[in-house]
Amino acid sequence: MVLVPDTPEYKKAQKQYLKATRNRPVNIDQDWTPFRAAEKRYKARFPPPDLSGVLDLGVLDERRQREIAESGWKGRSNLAETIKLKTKDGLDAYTVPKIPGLVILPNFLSQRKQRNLIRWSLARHARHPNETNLDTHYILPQEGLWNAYLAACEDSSKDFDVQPRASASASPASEQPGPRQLINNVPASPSTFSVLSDIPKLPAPPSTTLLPTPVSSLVSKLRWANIGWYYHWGSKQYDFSRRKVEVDTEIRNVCREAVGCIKWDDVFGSGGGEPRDGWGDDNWRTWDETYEPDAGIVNFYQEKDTLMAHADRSELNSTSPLVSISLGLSSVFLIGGPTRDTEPVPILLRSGDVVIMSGPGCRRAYHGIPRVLEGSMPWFLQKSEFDDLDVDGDKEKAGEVDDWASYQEYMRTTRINVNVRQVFPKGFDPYTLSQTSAS
Ligand SMILES: O=C(O)CCC(=O)C(=O)O
Ligand SMILES: [Fe+2]
Repeated sequence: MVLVPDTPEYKKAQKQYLKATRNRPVNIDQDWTPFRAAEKRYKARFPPPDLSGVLDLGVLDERRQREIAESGWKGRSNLAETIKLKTKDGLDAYTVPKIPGLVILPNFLSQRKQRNLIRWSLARHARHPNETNLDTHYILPQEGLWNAYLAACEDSSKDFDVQPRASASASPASEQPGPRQLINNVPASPSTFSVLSDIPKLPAPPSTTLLPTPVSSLVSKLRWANIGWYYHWGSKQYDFSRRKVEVDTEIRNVCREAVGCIKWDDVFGSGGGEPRDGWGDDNWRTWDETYEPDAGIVNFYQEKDTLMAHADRSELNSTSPLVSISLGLSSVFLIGGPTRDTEPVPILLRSGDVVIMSGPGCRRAYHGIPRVLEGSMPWFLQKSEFDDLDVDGDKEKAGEVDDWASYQEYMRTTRINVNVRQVFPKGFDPYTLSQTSAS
């Protein structure tokens, strides 16, 4: 919830702020890039950030008035930098001319679909064989951490300690001595593919200082779960020596639906000419046949988590749509240009919004999440809003209501982002390619 002046919460935040900034140099911000300055602005806890410069397309939608009023966070829709389009099904989509290839689909997912995708992210996806941030350090339960947690919620005697991978007495032999190496992330492309594939991708060493931890405490430490091709965080490259996990049809279908409903000529076309610089052979005109998601990540943000400015450039295909789905708490999303020197556009993303990043002007633009907006879980993720439904005879509704209390409690402080990419052109098999080029 937004801090209200003269309340004890406000005064506490003010005190903390004054303490934290007491010794700050006066010109601390003079060397910040425009992207860094924007991150600082929206990240600030005190005073709460002013969202009047944040593009908020949700406010244009009558159906969202309740969730917006209840959350207290609101930007502006009339920042003159958007163009409204219609999708093939007549839904509203928006582009931002400053960032060609960026498409925003506010409220693209129904409330039911959002709940299903939250379930999918936690119960079906964040588990073996998909890697999560916790797998490096813990031996996670076979049924998946979240499913073990649901069992523990129902019967607290089922909560158990998850064992760390390395025991506290193990010698940290695999850890490299000395300072952490800076990773130079070479942008992937067909011409750098072989070199990047050959870089050794050692597994990250498990921490040797962790203690056995109950399932119920570990759930809030979940930060990401891999989709499709395995991403190697140490080298910031995909590890093609590991067979990819097929992208689940549930998420593949949502992404294909989002990309398939856009009239791409309205986004990129300019009088039927040929695509200009930056486009590969594969351009928007063929996406109906060539778009095929094969990698990605599900991000789990807790209220104070941020995602620093970065460009996603590990995919060989630098123009194919990246589909980004927001669920749970709202957030401020910043997206700029090819370096941090471009002033980013701040966009308020709410549960159910979908963003597509595509084309040479957007797919590799710097972006990040400086702020998750606390207290913004929409009403329709509350069990009380749908457990008075007549569930008799409707198995789907009954299933939805059953254990939702645990989802609701988790989502009250969580934003989930499902971020799906296309590494290779459709049908391309890196194994066949390396065999062909080696012979
Ligand atoms: O959380 C988001 O909306 C963006 C996530 C993102 O940029 C990423 O996973 O690369
Ligand atoms: Fe990203």
